[in-house]
Amino acid sequence: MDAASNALPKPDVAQPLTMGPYALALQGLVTAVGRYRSQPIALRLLPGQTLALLGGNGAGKTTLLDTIAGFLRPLAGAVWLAGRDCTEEPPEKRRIGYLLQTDALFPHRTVAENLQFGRLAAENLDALLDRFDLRALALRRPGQLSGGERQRVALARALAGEPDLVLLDEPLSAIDPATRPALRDELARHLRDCRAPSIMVTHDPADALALGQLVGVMDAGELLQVGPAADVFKRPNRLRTARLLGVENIWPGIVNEHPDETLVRIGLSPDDANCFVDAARPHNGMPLLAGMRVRVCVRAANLIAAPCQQPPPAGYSRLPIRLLDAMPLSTAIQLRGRFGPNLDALAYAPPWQMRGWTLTPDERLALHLHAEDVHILQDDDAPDPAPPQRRPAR
Ligand SMILES: Nc1ncnc2c1ncn2[C@@H]1O[C@H](COP(=O)(O)OP(=O)(O)OP(=O)(O)O)[C@@H](O)[C@H]1O
Repeated sequence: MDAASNALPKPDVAQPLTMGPYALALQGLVTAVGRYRSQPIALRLLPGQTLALLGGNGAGKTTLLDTIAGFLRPLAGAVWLAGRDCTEEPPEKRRIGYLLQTDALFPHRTVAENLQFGRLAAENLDALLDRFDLRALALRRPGQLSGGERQRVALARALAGEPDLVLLDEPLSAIDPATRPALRDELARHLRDCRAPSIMVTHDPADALALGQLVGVMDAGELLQVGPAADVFKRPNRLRTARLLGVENIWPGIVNEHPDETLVRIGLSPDDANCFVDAARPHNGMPLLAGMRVRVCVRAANLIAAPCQQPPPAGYSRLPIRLLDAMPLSTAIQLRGRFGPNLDALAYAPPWQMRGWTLTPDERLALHLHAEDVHILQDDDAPDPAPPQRRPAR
């Protein structure tokens, strides 16, 4: 499913919505709080589907969750949930499990008492304690729990009693790095078992990729892109989206002609740095015309470090770089290099590959890049001083 098929055709709130198989549909929803206003938001989710919502600070993510939950009134549009228009319903009638940004547990009540608030009537407390592995903690108060345990209680409360929709606002943000992977796996398992759709707000692209079947990117009140997680990460639709998704390398380039039918060459610098992209692959519907100024998006993990003189395998481009620095990260070595007069490249190399390499500044290396891993976007940042020649690149 791509963004276009996920977005509703037209926000026409006068018409009742046919939800088809969808469990949640937002129809031209304009959210507002204080002076903030969103663009109309259209979205639909299947039962059990998780949307991970990424975006910068103040993008409007929490406001969207609060509006869906009924704590804020929308300025326009509708929220359809489990086959009904619930736009005018108060929060308590909506059957939504909401894990707030702060866990919002009652500090003077035990875990068991905290879980007994809300929709638990539909579910046995014992079963819930077992399902979330909370039996040993049932009589403790929130102040006697670790951050990870508190978050598990808050999650149990949000998922209790079979809600029609689950909203999670940064469920892993307060969790320390050691506990985080286990809690993320646990969250993934609970969301997989849940029949309701869910929307999870996160700032972490890794969490979004791990937990969302769909990923949405919000910025300044606008839902810029929604689609299957792998597609959104591989093919962001705009420069703003690419930046919010943390694409490490965004280079200016110019489309060149190329004699090959299958590849298009993109010039990256006035000298000799080029990369190739698939001619057949659509780049957001944009034809790659010779002379066109574009932005070239490349993930650091897709750049492969190689000895300077080693020829690249078929289908790969070669970028000769001068190493600026090398920094060990937890799972990779980060290489920062320069090619052309002033273009920087960031690459993540597996530590085993770098064993025995000289990684001192000014070392000459090459970065190999497969055409499949190059994504081209329109250069919408700066006015284009050179009008493109309307001649297709072959
Ligand atoms: N109670 C409020 N009164 C007035 N303005 C508010 C209020 N809550 C949020 N805003 C404003 O609304 C806009 C959207 O805020 P929101 O909290 O939805 O963003 P967000 O994407 O969740 O951000 P973050 O990632 O920082 O939590 C921001 O400009 C914020 O300053």
